[in-house]
Amino acid sequence: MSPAEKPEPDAAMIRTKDLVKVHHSDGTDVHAIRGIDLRVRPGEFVAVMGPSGSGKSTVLHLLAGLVPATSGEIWVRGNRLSDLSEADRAVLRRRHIGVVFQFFNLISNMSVADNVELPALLAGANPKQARERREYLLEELGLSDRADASPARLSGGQQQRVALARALSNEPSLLLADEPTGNLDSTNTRDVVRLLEQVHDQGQTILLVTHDARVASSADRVISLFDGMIVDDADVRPPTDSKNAIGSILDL
Ligand SMILES: Nc1ncnc2c1ncn2[C@@H]1O[C@H](COP(=O)(O)OP(=O)(O)OP(=O)(O)O)[C@@H](O)[C@H]1O
Repeated sequence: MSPAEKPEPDAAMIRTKDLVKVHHSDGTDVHAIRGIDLRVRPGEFVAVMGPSGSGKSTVLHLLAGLVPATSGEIWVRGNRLSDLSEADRAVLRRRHIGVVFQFFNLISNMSVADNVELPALLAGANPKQARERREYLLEELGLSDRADASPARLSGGQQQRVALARALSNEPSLLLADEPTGNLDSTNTRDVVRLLEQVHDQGQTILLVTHDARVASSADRVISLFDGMIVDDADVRPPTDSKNAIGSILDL
C-alpha cells in the first residue's frame, strides 16, 4: 500500500504546523506565508478570504503538494506531504484531491467531455461511471450542450466551470479551489454554489479561495489571511438548508 493510501480515519483532512513559504524572485525574498497553523475537519466547507497578495493561492498550492514549504509541516488525510515522494503526492491528488486553479489548465486538444472524464478514469472509474459522472457535473453547471466542444471555443466563465467539473470528476474527498467563481455572472455563480453545496452535503471537504462574500456565506467557516498570516478564523452559521444559501445569492 502506498503512503498516499495510508488509512487514518480519525485524522484531520488538513493540518498545517507553523507553515512558512518564501518565494524567491529576481534576487528578492517574498514572505508569502508567515507561520500558519490550520486544522480542517473532514466534511468542513472552508472559505479563505483576504486582500490580493495575502497568500491565498500560495496556501492552496502548498496544500495540494504542488510547491514545497520553506519550513513547517502539512498533513493531508494524515499523510505528511514532506514524507511523500513526488509520485506519491501525485497519487494522493489523483485519488483524493480535486484542484481548481486560477488558470484552468484544460487540455486543448481534448473535448470538454474528455477533459472532465479523464480524472475519473485515472482514479479507477470504469468508462460508464466516468461518463455518468461527467453528464451529472456538466448538467449541474449548465454545460451539457458544450460536451463535444473544444475548451478553446468556450468563454472564460465556461472554461472555469469545466475546470470545476474536472476537479470533481474523481469524487475527491478534498476539493481545493482558487476563485472558482472569479469569472462568473450571478446565474453561473449560483450554479457553482449549488454544486458546491451538494458535494458538501455528500461529505466532501472543500477549501476555496474567494473574494466573493456571497460565495463565502455558503461555507461553514471563513478564514481571513493578511500578509501571509491568519488574522481571523470564524465559524459562520451553517445554512438551515441549501435553498436558503442559494436564496441569499439570488436576492442580490
Ligand atoms: N511564484 C512566485 N514567485 C515569486 N513571488 C510570488 C510567487 N507566487 C506568489 N508570489 C508572491 O507571494 C505573495 C502572495 O501571493 P499569492 O498569489 O499567494 O496571493 P493571493 O492572496 O492569492 O493574491 P490574489 O488574490 O491577487 O490572487 C505576493 O506578494 C505574490 O507576489
